[in-house]
Amino acid sequence: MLISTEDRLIRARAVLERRHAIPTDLLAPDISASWSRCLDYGLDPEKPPPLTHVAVDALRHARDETGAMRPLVLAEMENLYHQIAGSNFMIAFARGDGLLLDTIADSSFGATAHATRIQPGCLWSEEDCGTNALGSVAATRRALTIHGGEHFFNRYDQLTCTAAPVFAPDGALAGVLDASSDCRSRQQHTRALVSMAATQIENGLFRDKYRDAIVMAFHNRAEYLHTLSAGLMAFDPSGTILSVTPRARLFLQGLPASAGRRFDEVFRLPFGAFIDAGRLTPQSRLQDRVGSVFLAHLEHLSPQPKTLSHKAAPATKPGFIAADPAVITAMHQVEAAAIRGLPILISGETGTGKEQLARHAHAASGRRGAFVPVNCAALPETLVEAELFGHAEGAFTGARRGGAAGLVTQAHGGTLFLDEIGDMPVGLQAVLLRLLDDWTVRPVGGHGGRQVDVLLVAATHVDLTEQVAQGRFRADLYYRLDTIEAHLPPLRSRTDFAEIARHILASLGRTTEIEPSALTRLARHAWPGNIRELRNLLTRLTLIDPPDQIDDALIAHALGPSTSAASNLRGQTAARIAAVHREVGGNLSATARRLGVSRNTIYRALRRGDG
Ligand SMILES: Nc1ncnc2c1ncn2[C@@H]1O[C@H](COP(=O)(O)OP(=O)(O)OP(=O)(O)O)[C@@H](O)[C@H]1O
Repeated sequence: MLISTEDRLIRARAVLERRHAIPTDLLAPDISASWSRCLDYGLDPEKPPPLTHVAVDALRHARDETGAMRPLVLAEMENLYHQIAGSNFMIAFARGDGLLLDTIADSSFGATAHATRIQPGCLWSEEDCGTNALGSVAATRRALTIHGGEHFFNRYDQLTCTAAPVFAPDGALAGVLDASSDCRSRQQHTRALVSMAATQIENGLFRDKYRDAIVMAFHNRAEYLHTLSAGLMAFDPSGTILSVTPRARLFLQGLPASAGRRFDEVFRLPFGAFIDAGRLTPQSRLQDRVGSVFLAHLEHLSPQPKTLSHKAAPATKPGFIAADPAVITAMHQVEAAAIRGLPILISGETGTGKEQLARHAHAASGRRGAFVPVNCAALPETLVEAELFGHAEGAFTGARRGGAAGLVTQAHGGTLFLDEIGDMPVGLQAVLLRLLDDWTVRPVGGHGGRQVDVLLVAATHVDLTEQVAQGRFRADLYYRLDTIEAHLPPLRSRTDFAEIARHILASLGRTTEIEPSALTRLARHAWPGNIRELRNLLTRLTLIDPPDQIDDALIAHALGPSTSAASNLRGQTAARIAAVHREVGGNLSATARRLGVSRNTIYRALRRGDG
């Protein structure tokens, strides 16, 4: 008698749970292999161990380690999320060892019990969670779908998960991409989409790794040349193969298409002739040594201008000095995220250039809309919602006639820069979270909503993970904002101090030189106010009667005990801040200018009640 797949699974589970045995005849081979691995790990199907969760710091570190891959992955996760329309599903990406790095869930899935288990920081290896798509794909290195009762532990029996491996150009497992839902329908469709997204990430990693090489895309059919089905190969200028994607290997089966071999061992054409043809036409015909014909497209012929991660090319973008390796990394992360429209979080002490970097992100994104800075520490709590989302006429006492568009709407098509995000009251964090979910602006007291397209950049001088640990910042908001976290190091630990000092002098329109000994003394200073403090000092030194040369004695004098702006401020009594604040009629910016510190420092001091 034929029994249905469901009945088979019920019987198989009964055998597993009662006898801890694997009824291979009742299960698909991948599932029985996985169940038996789980028994080997010592897992008991009826006693799922508690879920393991790494600390927030460890998660952050793991995310940082993925480097340039993260923006690629996040962009593909977003695409998948929109492609798999419907509700009650989530997209997840885990490292090869099962550590979940990122998730995007729709709100109905977010409300299920599973959502609390499928969170960034959880470990989803087979050893930890039994048979599951993320863990089992990592173990088998093949795309898999795991339905309900096929999960080793039956607490996941409501879930259907489809995952695909993502390989680095060197063939190592770079991670696993997963789509989980509580419905079985349309899994074929989902599987194709997840696999395509994984290939897209792999191709991105390949192009990124070989951006300085000659990269060729090829396919048997012209119409597939610019699609995911094309094979990619990278060559050095002499025609030696550097790397080949799995797709390319498939096309060239039986030929020596591997690293170290030469172009003309695989194709019937000298490399030079192929390059010349590639210069003339966007597509050229190529025949391999067994006679198959391909169409090929050269993606970049000559090495790309070296990117700034190469030490040989210290980076100076107008207005933004970055020759320090950590700053260059931050700049690259931000550029990659901005181009793809992903949220960015910039952390760093006061005055390290967070806003400057946010403006750089805006420029790199190519967005034509405005850059709208919002200081979350400065917004009055009661009005934040109206300031951000606008309000209808008469929405509250003091509401402007005719209503007003909020800051988020002003940033439509551009960038919204939320400075001092760590100071945003917890109640408002929920409002921001909602915005991040659907990007719909609903004016206070008004009707309906308007969809906006905004690049979100948030900045913080406090450690948000600590704020999360202390319950002052919502963990879910942190994870949404922390898609890309770029950290700006303090000035005292930057290796490009001299460049910054010279840049500031030049930007002040001074021809003043700095003596090497003076620079050394400056570089040794602690700079608690970072670049802003350095700028203020150099401005003071050159404002009236600029010297031709700044020498050591001048710096020694200027840096004399407690003359630096920030240490000055610390040394000053609270009364001094309050007095200046009063003198300038309660104007925070003017107070900050007068004292030579950031407005945030003043906000904080006044809010603490120092003033
Ligand atoms: N990489 C850089 N190159 C040159 N100048 C810089 C750089 N970064 C920052 N600056 C200058 O330093 C000053 C402080 O920068 P910015 O306002 O961006 O810092 P911030 O970290 O946002 O400060 P805060 O935390 O107080 O808001 C500005 O005058 C800016 O022009």
